[in-house]
Amino acid sequence: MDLKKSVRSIPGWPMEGVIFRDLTTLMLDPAAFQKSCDILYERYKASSVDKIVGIDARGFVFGAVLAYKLGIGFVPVRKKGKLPAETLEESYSLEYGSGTLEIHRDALDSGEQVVIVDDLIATGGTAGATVQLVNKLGADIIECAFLIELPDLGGRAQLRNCSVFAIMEFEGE
Ligand SMILES: O=P(O)(O)OC[C@H]1O[C@H](OP(=O)(O)OP(=O)(O)O)[C@H](O)[C@@H]1O
Ligand SMILES: Nc1ncnc2[nH]cnc12
Repeated sequence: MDLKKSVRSIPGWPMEGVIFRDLTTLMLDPAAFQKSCDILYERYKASSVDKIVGIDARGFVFGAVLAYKLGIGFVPVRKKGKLPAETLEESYSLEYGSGTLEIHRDALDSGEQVVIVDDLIATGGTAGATVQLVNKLGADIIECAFLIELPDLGGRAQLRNCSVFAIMEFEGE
């Protein structure tokens, strides 16, 4: 199955110059959705992962499925102002904007092994901020995992000390 065919591309959204890679079409296709989740599960099932860290909002979909399949806990990294208990925060910029992410201070213990999951890496700003938050809590990052990487935007450079895995790549076609 060619998973790339189940991703919808929308030029000029949310702004001129961006080709938006829309995964809602992949999620609507049960075979493609299962296949994506299975690829992630197969990759980490033999690793000693303690927790999955998922990034707001689309990283929650795939990260939560992976945590369920691995039988481990899920930690949401959320856009500022959504987490109710004490948090750490980190600001970032992305392909079409900027923001601040937060994590609960008690979500990870020092030395825990985590996999960070998001749907897509573009400039790497969002994932880079998440890596900073996880590092501040003293947890170790096994890998950052994405469904899609946009290599033209160089996001891996923001994650220099982390292993990066992406199921699919989209160049500026
Ligand atoms: O590599 P970057 O340039 O940082 O871009 C990648 C981020 O952009 C999208 O999220 P968005 O902020 O649009 O939020 P959403 O998941 O809530 O739609 C995507 O889900 C990643 O989190
Ligand atoms: N081109 C893109 N498509 C979907 N999500 C994104 N997040 C940042 N850039 C994106």
